[in-house]
Amino acid sequence: MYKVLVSDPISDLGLQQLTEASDVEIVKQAGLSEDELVSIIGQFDALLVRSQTKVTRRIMEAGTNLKVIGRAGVGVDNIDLEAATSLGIVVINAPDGNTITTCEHTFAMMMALARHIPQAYKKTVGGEWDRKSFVGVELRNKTLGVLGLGRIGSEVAKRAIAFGMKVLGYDPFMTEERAEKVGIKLASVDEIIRNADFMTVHTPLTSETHHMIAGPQFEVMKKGMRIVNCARGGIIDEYALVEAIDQGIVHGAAFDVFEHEPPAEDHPFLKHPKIIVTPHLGASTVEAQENVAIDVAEQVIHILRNEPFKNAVNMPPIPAELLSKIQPYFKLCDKLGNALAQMTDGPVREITINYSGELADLDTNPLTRYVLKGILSHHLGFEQVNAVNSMHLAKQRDINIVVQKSISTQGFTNRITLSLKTKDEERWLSGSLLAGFGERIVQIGPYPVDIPTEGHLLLVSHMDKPGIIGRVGTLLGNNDVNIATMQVGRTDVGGSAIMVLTIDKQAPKAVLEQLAESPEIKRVREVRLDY
Ligand SMILES: NC(=O)C1=CN([C@@H]2O[C@H](COP(=O)(O)OP(=O)(O)OC[C@H]3O[C@@H](n4cnc5c(N)ncnc54)[C@H](O)[C@@H]3O)[C@@H](O)[C@H]2O)C=CC1
Ligand SMILES: O=C(O)C(=O)COP(=O)(O)O
Repeated sequence: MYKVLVSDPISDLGLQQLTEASDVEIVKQAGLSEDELVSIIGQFDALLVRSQTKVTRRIMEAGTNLKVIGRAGVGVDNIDLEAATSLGIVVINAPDGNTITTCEHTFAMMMALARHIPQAYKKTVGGEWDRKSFVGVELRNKTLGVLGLGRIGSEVAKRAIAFGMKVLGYDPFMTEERAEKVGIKLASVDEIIRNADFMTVHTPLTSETHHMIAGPQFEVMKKGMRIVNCARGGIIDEYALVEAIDQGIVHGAAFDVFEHEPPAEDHPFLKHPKIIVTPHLGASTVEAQENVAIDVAEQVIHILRNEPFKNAVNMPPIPAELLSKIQPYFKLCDKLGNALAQMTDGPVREITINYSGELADLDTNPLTRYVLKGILSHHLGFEQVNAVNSMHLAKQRDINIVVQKSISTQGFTNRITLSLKTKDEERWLSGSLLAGFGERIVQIGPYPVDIPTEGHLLLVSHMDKPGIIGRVGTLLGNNDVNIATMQVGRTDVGGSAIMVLTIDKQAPKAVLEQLAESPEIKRVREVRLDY
């Protein structure tokens, strides 16, 4: 049974897939402190949050069973991603479900700002009939500057154009062609702050975007600008903004987000007549909350059940088309890596992976993560390593990773060859995914073999001499170890050979030692692939 903790308010309807799953138990407990989370997180396999729960390294380290953190929304700045990656915890988000809702909130804020709606409401319900103080401006023919033209920024731009606004946009990843299609004129941040009448920000909060609008930008800003922030507190310097409003540079501002949420009682925005605020409501509609909860629930289930998933924030995305081609190889890569690690002694120094045949033209990065997972989990334990942190762990250990591609497959349609160099030795093997037969090891060192990647294997390197095979069989049989299959590979008659046996259960250590004592037997190695 998988246990899932929901620590922020998330739509019940959206979580239905999880609540109805027979292998999932959900616990809902919002408003927990860090200490409280630390004390209970150890029982859970998954944690679902919105923006309120701050998921710190301390919480993750205490989450010894934690496999996935699901963010029902876009921003993951409340989750320590580096810690999650190093601990092998998958972080997923739901980036599409609240785009329109947040875009509409941005527009509502922009219009409220243009027409002083909150201020006018306050006076009217207070008994005053003040029409003079609240003369607004039209959006039509005004210039809107949009910083960040991702999902939300682009939707805001489209609606602004429908309102008759001219849109200037800045986003390092937006091309001229795509901007032109929407009707956005690309400009620099400097051009935008010097020319826009309204400006709205839609970037994530990063070290680059932190205070991207601050003192120096206000100094050269077009006088009378109105500014909206429905993205993240901290993109605009709050104190510099108040100063710019008080100096008459900025006409007014509408903020849904704060550098610290909730803001302190004496935060200058809260009493300022020209600043309107909402309590991080951008994503708060019935529709968006259902959408994001459905997305997150679906992915969390996949991850818990070890099925493929999308939108991992701490793992590069795999396009759907590529995923369908390479996903069948995930298990093969993992098992090959693990088998090779079990065959090789000493601390790992270098891993060379050769992808050939139909794999040679594909982006094989995700496969490399599974190879590394297989190798490193032998050394670090299965609980510690997964496809999210395997690359990170390898780099942390200064393991050199060499990836090669080649066309030649020696008769196979696909072939993956791994070579593992340790401080003491170098060994290699190849595997292939055979249509109708599944994952196979097809070569161990110089010896061609054909072994399924499962169960218990016994590898016996020996001299190619009569009698040895019989001796091995007798010894195993006398010790109640049943041989399921046996293959022998040799380089040349009378030379080196390898015997690969699949056995039904683990062979006793004493039997392996006894085998190794035989002068014609050079090495005996048991490889377990039954995980
Ligand atoms: N107020 C609320 O309740 C909500 C807030 N958000 C926030 O809105 C923001 C935007 O969300 P989406 O559009 O879904 O994200 P997105 O990832 O689709 O778009 C962000 C864009 O910002 C751009 N960007 C990054 N650095 C930049 C820089 N230095 N200058 C200009 N552009 C830069 C990126 O290239 C990207 O295109 C995020 O911060 C998200 O957390 C999202 C949903 C609800
Ligand atoms: O999705 C986002 O980035 C948001 O900011 C929404 O936050 P929330 O889920 O409403 O706490």
